[in-house]
Amino acid sequence: MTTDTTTSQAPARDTVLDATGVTMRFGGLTAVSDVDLTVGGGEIVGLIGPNGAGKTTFFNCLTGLYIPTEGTVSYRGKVLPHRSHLVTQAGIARTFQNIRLFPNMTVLENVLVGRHTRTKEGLVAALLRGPRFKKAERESEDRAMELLEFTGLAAKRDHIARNLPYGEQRKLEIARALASDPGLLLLDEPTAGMNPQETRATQDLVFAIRDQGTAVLVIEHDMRFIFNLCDRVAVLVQGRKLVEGTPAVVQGDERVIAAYLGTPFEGEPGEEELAEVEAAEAHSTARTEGDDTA
Ligand SMILES: Nc1ncnc2c1ncn2[C@@H]1O[C@H](COP(=O)(O)OP(=O)(O)OP(=O)(O)O)[C@@H](O)[C@H]1O
Repeated sequence: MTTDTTTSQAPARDTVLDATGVTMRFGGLTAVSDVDLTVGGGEIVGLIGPNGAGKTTFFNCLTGLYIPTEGTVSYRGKVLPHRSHLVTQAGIARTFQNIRLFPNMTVLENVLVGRHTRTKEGLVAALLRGPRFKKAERESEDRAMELLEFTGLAAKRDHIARNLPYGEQRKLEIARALASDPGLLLLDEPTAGMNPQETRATQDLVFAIRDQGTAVLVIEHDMRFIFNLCDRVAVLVQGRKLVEGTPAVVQGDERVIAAYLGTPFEGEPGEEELAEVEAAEAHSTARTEGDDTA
């Protein structure tokens, strides 16, 4: 059983993801232990915890990369098969902690690869390149371009992926994942290695993805990002779910502070800091005015 569910919220009525009792053992090591998690339509849910807590392993159980030792994972009420391409087809897409683009393909080609689960044209049609195939190809390209516009990469459509700056490679991974038209997007450390502006842009992009109707489950170590972004946050520690709740509940939970957050999260500046800034500004204005009159 999970250690605490008192702070968790009731599952949303239109549950997109429902993971129940997910356990993953590697030999003698239990990486994930009896974890329940739901994601509702229109929700952004965060998954946080110390290094080695089992977050990525849990993602791998959700996406069919691993067959959980125990437990089930359902998407929109249907138990998912343990095959990653079937999970993608069902409606779950993901990005990886380490960027996994096709480095020598163009930006557009990378997105088109992500589109193939949604195209019905078979090998024969592709070889014959008949009108039906060409129409499907055009539609795929239109959709890929829409996604490049959406992620701000349209101007780079013909650039080779490996030549993009790091932040744009991460965006491209998201565009490629969105190409399968997922109902749920899983993001594994989307802001790792980003500067503050790139992190802010990623936050806006995730909100926009949610606003377009895709629910999001995100692993991240950047707590400011997580607490600004998420409707709900679950904390994994040593493979178990320790706490789940709103950002405010999780930030204030003594056990989370002890096991992971350490000192309380510093979000917006406090009253004292604001007063200091105002005093400094007043001081510098007074000096400037003094200079002007001198
Ligand atoms: N394929 C595997 N075989 C054996 N052990 C594994 C495997 N994958 C993960 N583990 C172990 O499972 C535990 C959980 O690892 P996992 O990568 O899921 O943690 P995490 O919370 O994602 O960590 P981080 O924040 O550092 O990415 C670790 O002890 C890890 O060494």
